[in-house]
Formats: sequence, structure tokens, C-alpha cells
Amino acid sequence: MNRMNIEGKVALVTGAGHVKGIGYAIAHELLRKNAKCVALLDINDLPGHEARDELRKQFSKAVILYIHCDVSSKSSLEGAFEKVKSHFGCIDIVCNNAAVPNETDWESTVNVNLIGTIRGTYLALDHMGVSRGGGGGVVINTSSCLGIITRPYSPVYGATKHGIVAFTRSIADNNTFKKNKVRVSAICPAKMDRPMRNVGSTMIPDFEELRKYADSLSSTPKSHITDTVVKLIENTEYNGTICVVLPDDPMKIIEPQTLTLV
Ligand SMILES: NC(=O)C1=CN([C@@H]2O[C@H](COP(=O)(O)OP(=O)(O)OC[C@H]3O[C@@H](n4cnc5c(N)ncnc54)[C@H](O)[C@@H]3O)[C@@H](O)[C@H]2O)C=CC1
Ligand SMILES: CCCCCC(=O)/C=C/C=C\C/C=C\C/C=C\CCCC(=O)O
Repeated sequence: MNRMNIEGKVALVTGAGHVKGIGYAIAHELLRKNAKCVALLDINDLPGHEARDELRKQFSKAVILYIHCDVSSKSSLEGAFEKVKSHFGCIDIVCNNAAVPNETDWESTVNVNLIGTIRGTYLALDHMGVSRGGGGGVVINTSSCLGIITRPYSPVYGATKHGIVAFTRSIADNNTFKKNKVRVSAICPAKMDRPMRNVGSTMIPDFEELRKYADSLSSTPKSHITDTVVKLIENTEYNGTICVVLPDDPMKIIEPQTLTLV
């Protein structure tokens, strides 16, 4: 197996501004594997600064930045990538992880989850692609098990997560690696031990039904997610790989649907 070493690498993680979140857990794991520089991007600055300070305490040799960034804003995301590049000199790993579960203001859910992930992936190609002067790298997009199956309670959230899976597969299949030496894969976590921020009845009209459904499920430990992210980064055979992360199976690879068109 060819390996990419995380040691000495520069990473950017969106939606990483809360110590209890998945983005933070990914950033923490990359630092544990001796990443040299990690940028945490988020819109919530107070917990974002706390997250940065906590990581600085634990990883004193690494350079850790918090950057205020709204992934749904083109200029904000472009500015954050520029800042990371100018500060660290390059970018090697991009994790597009920010998302909201808002079915009421559903346009914001499309803008943050799907458009933010697509733009984050294209910016990663701009900054890391060898055809554009970069050194290659890896993009990991955070989808969800609701990007593979459907449930009636959160149709727009589910649509954005299905969109992330489809986009990730297609872009990886589109000679992206041959042209740019950038691999793109996605993780699809099942229910986590901690719900997303602000998930509740103001965002999800059918929240009580969703809660009942959630209560019937086991929780997935965050360590499953971070282990899978590390494998997708380190093993260079993974590209366009879609992994569901389940409580009893941390890396269930989902093959694409087959349909012969005539
Ligand atoms: N918690 C769960 O049960 C599951 C979560 N996921 C996915 O995992 C990812 C992380 O979720 P969690 O850590 O659980 O939730 P979270 O709500 O703690 O994390 C999302 C982060 O994104 C940030 N964010 C929201 N809008 C943003 C914007 N416009 N620009 C930049 N940052 C923004 C939030 O401030 C927050 O820190 C999300 O993509 C979510 O859809 C997937 C499956 C299960
Ligand atoms: C749409 C809401 C967030 C979905 C998170 C996700 O991507 C996948 C979750 C999979 C199954 C569980 C479904 C929803 C869990 C959401 C909220 C539960 C809140 C109940 C609670 O724990 O208090």
C-alpha cells in the first residue's frame, strides 16, 4: 500500500470550532499524527477560540489557527484558503465538515452543506492541484448516513448529504487525481454520541419524530470517525471512496449504484 504521511502536513478543517464537534475531533487526530499546521474554520468565534486554545495547549509544537469563515460565502471561504496558504505556504489536507440541519430556513442548509462543500473542494483543487502549482493532497467531505438512506424528517439536510456523496464520487472520477494528484473521499457518519449544534424543533418541524427515531439507534463513537478519516488520508488507494461510519463497522465502503443506460 502506498502511504501519505500526515506528519508535517498542513490541514484546513471547516466547522471545527467546537471542542465537542466532529471537525475538532478530526483536527485533533491530525495533530496527534503530527500534522505541522492546522486551521480551524467556523462562524462561531467564541467556541472557535476555545477550541484553538485547547489544541494549542495539547500540541505546543504545531501551528494552530482559528479563522472566522462562513463556508456559504464565496468571498469568506476564498479569503480563508488564501490566509492558510499565505500563513503556512501550502495546503495538503482539506476537510469540508461544516453543516447545519435547518429544514425551516432550508436555503441556508443547501448553501452551507452542499455549496460550501462543493466550493471547498474546488478551492482545494485550486490550491493543492499539481496542474495549478500545488503539491497534491486529499479532500475529505463530511456527508452522513442520511446521504445514503432517506428518512422523512429532514429532507433538505438529506438532499444536501446525498449531493455531497454524488459530487465526491463524480469529481474523483473526473480525472481529478490524474490531473491534480488530489484524492477526494467522503465519510457518512451514523448517529453520533452528540447531536449537532442547535438541532431542535425550531429547525426541524418533525423534531419529535426524529428524536424518537434517533433514540432507537446506537451511537457511533467519534474515534470511529477519526480512524476512518486517517485511513482515507493515509492509504493512497482511497479516492472517490464513500464510507459509512457505523457503531459496529467504522468503515463500511458503499459502492455506487449500477444502472446501464442505453
Ligand atoms: N452529530 C451527528 O450525529 C452527525 C453529524 N454529521 C455531520 O458531521 C459534521 C459535523 O457535525 P457535528 O460536529 O456533529 O455538529 P456541529 O453542529 O457541532 O458542527 C458543525 C459546525 O459547523 C459550524 N458551521 C455551521 N454553519 C457554518 C458556516 N456557515 N460556516 C462555517 N462553519 C459553520 C458550526 O458552528 C459547528 O461548529 C456535519 O457535516 C454533520 O452534518 C453526520 C452524521 C451524524
Ligand atoms: C437532521 C438532523 C441531524 C442529523 C445527523 C445526521 O447526519 C445523521 C443522524 C442519523 C440518525 C439519527 C437522526 C437524527 C439525530 C438528530 C437529532 C437527535 C436529537 C435527539 C437527542 O439526541 O437529543
